[in-house]
Amino acid sequence: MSKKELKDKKRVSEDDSNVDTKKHKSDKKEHKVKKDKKEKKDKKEKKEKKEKKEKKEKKKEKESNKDSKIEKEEVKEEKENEEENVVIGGYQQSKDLANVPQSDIDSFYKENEVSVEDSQKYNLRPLLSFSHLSLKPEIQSEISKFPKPTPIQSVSWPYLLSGRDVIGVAETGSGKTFAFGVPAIDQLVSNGDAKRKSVKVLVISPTRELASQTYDNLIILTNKVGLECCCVYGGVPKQEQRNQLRNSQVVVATPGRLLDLINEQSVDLSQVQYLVLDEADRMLEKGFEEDIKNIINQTNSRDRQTLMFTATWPKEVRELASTFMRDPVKVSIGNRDELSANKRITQIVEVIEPRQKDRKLLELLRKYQSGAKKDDKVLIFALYKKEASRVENNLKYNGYDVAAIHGDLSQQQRTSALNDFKAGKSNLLLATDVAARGLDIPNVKTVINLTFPLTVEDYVHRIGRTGRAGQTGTAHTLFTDNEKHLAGALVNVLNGANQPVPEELKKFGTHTKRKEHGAYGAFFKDVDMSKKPKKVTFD
Ligand SMILES: Nc1ncnc2c1ncn2[C@@H]1O[C@H](COP(=O)(O)OP(=O)(O)OP(=O)(O)O)[C@@H](O)[C@H]1O
Repeated sequence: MSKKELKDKKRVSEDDSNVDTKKHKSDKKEHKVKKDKKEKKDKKEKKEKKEKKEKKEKKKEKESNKDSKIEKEEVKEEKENEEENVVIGGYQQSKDLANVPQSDIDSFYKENEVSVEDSQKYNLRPLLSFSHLSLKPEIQSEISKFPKPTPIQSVSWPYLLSGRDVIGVAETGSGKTFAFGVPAIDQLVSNGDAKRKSVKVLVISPTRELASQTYDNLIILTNKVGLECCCVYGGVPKQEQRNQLRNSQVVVATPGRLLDLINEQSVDLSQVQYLVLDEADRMLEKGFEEDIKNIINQTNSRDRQTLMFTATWPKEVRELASTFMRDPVKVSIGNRDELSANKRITQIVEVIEPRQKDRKLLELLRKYQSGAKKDDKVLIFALYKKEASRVENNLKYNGYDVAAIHGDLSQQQRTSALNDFKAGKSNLLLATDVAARGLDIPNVKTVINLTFPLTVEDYVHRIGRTGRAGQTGTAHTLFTDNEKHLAGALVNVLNGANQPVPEELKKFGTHTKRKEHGAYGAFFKDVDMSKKPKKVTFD
């Protein structure tokens, strides 16, 4: 081998070795990069996993801890991020509802004068059809007998199913019973432990008749899903109620009898998840306030969803209501911040002398119940049972077949009078304010207020016995000097419903005083005003 060849070989070999070294170096480097990358990736995955786990735990904790406002805010933010896939608590917005154009939602709000006050701004869309909600099939089939949800149902159901406390204010006869009843029972079934025999849903009603009617509505639903429902009110024996309470998950009750049964330890309310005050403003008035507090204290506030439904929501009760509720959503239909009546009711107000009442009543009955109208149902309101008894006798004397509901009658007489009137066996019913709220009597064409009630809220409820579920009706009111302190508030209600205001009524001025009645001044002197509504008028 020549020197040159040797040199070349050496160089090649050096080159090779250089290449090897370089290759080795580069392999090493590559390996290191790969290793680093893998480590980085592992680290990242680990971190992501940890974050995901933490987030999941946090979310779970947040959802279970309804007390914290900040955490609720965060749940709400997450809800917004999930955009169309709105899932909160037991509520999942359907795809169909998510696809409804916003303009349709806006028109719905506008047409129905919907207002939703929610400090947490959940902004849940109203259900425009029953198909926008997936309830238990048995419940869905029951309510699908109606063409679509009423506005209070449309707006309140998503909030109720998402677990929020709700104040629902909507006109008389607008389907509030199912507004609170359907989500209560549907959720009870979803929760899985519904079969356990303890009271889970408690509805409190101001009168025996209303409690009984609400029970009739709810038992249709509970029967379908295999739950037990019972009704507890005074004036009837207790033993059967005691037995039923032991087996019922859903209870409708009047406050007096319920407290009785609580005191003798026949009922345990510690498992109540869903508490409804129906006719909530009435339940929070002086006569009921203490009873309601005592009942609510028996429930466990942490696990309780609290609902208040009514057609009238006076400012006086709002503060007390808030002490029983947790950051409620207030849903109102039809501009209800001002006291307002159902606009499908024609309201006629006549100012007369008190002594003209009896003659005037006979005249009105001839007007509203003769000729083609002879079978029309007419409901007459008196103020107190003494007046009711006297008028009942007077009508009978004049040949009218009148049924009556007032506190001087036994519960059996009250029930049968109401049932006959509901069924159309009698078409004239005389009642005190015991029948003013909530009673859903088919086809009442006319309400006559023989004596004006103690408050204008009661007036709105009384006349609401007609014009229900989309129908029309007439309310004819006799107004005297004795009620002049309520004239201003009545004028506002008439104006609010575009009804004529008689000049004689305007003459009384616009001053409004609450809870007094000139015609019964002497009677009032003997009575403790704070207790009277409960003792005299209601259950
Ligand atoms: N979605 C619906 N569509 C049509 N009618 C309905 C619907 N839901 C309930 N109703 C009917 O409307 C009527 C009035 O309902 P409900 O008694 O619940 O009224 P309300 O709002 O509670 O009245 P009130 O303020 O006088 O207590 C009932 O006969 C009920 O069956």
